[in-house]
Amino acid sequence: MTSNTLSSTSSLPPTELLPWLNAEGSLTAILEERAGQPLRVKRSFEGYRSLTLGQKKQLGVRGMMLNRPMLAWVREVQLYGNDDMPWVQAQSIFPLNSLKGQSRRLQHLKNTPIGYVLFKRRRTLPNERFISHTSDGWQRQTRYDWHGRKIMISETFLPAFLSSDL
Ligand SMILES: C=C(O[C@@H]1C=C(C(=O)O)C=C[C@H]1O)C(=O)O
Repeated sequence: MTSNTLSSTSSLPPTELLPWLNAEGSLTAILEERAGQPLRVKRSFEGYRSLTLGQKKQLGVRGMMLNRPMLAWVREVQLYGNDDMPWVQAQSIFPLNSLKGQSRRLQHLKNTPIGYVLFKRRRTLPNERFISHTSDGWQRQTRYDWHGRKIMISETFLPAFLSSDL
């Protein structure tokens, strides 16, 4: 169901973060459980963007398609638990072919967490996960297979999350 890859970093994630980096299913659900209240979503960007070569590769694009421009719907948010500093910085990439039919509502979520839609009917989804350390914090990048389409969701755990009592 899931294969986790840890980037070749010399440092390992803090032990208390491992269950969060490796959690299956909706991150929204377990963040809300930890916060004891609904997650607050603050959008910093939402719209169409042309994917970089790296993003296309992460989505599993291969061959000639890699050299062609590829448009996707991108959403960038900060997720707040129960204090005034954001806990998670997230970017979600939906290639246009994943936004057909019912999935089009993913472009009109406003401040509803994606997890409410993605995991509405299924507790977990097939996925492949990459964990790495970035300048903003430890990040998990998950390529979900959702109704046979690939979507990419990156979540970075920010310092305020680490200083909350995990
Ligand atoms: C993908 C999920 O949704 C969460 C909510 C997001 C949003 O609303 O933009 C983005 C990333 C996730 O942390 C989830 O709950 O696992």
